[in-house]
Amino acid sequence: MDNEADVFYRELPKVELHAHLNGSVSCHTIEKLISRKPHLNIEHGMTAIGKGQRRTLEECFQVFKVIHQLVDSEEDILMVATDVIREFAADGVKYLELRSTPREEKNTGLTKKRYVETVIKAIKQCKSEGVDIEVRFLVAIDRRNGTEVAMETVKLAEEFMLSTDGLVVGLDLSGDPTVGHGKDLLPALQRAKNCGLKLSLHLSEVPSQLEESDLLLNLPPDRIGHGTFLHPEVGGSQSLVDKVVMNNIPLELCLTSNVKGQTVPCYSKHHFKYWYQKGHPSIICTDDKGVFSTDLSQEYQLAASTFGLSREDVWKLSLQAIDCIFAPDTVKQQLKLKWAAIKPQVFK
Ligand SMILES: CC(C)=CCNc1ncnc2c1ncn2[C@@H]1O[C@H](COP(=O)(O)O)[C@@H](O)[C@H]1O
Ligand SMILES: [Zn+2]
Repeated sequence: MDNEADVFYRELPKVELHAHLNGSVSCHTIEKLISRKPHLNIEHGMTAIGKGQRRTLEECFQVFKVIHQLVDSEEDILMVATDVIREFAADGVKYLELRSTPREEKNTGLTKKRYVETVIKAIKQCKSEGVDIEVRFLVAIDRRNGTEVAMETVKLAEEFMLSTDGLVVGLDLSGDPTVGHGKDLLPALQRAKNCGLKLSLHLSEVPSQLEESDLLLNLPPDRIGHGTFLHPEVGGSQSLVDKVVMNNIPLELCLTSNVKGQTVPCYSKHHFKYWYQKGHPSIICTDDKGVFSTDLSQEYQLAASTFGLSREDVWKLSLQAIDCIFAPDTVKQQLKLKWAAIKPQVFK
């Protein structure tokens, strides 16, 4: 049975700004995918990292390859995206920015364009069904694929930004941080920025990326994913921190993801503490709720128990995330009204 604390975190209205579509697929949806493709011989243990388990970064990235085998058609993407949106809504998320890397699949005839169209279709379908959540989409660049693919992806994102009535709001840079260099992606990212796409970049997710982070911070991005190794205590530098602070760039922080992926040794050493204590915009996110077997309520609860946050602090944290969304001010205002209406129920 849920205890009173669990109920508080689930009923707390929340904003999710860092969620990779294929990393967010729940056990329930994975079961459905496995039964559609029994010949692949994929077992559930291959797609998620359970409680108390840890994996190397490399092993985590293998998990995405397995999920991609299961999700390779228009039909799969539609099911996965609608399920993920409904699950976030059921967890009390009122505004979600979903991100995903457009993929081409020769076997099923899936194209990158069709991929994005299908995610958009899922967003519209949930809206028309009255699911209580606002959803926007960030088109993702996988850094492993290099300069040309990055530029193509930006063009695709640009087209969709113009044709979807504001559903595509930005661009994500992700993928295995140990592969490739940000400098090769700068022209594409610069173009994206110039055409009005917002930028959320995975930055300093692993150590020794000082030069790359410095380069990418000059853009500057609109939000940072992880930023685990930016500050001097973990091998980053004061000048990187100064750039983040000066430009007031919010950080998307994913506690379970970083501990299970072993870039952070334990919850109490998570860099949430460093940035939160500074009063810098810090947003609690899930990253890959399916792969890391978590949800946003749990992540808020974990942050609160680890860092001694009061319920009022937690409320402020979720409210402050509204200012960091990529949708326009009108959406921010509507969300703030919603928060105000829900507050008495949460603090009953
Ligand atoms: C390995 C680990 C600790 C993961 C968490 N940190 C991550 N860092 C960088 N890129 C990621 C991460 N999690 C998901 N992604 C990206 O999201 C993709 C899966 O979602 P999608 O297919 O884009 O819909 C992955 O292939 C990868 O490109
Ligand atoms: Zn991520």
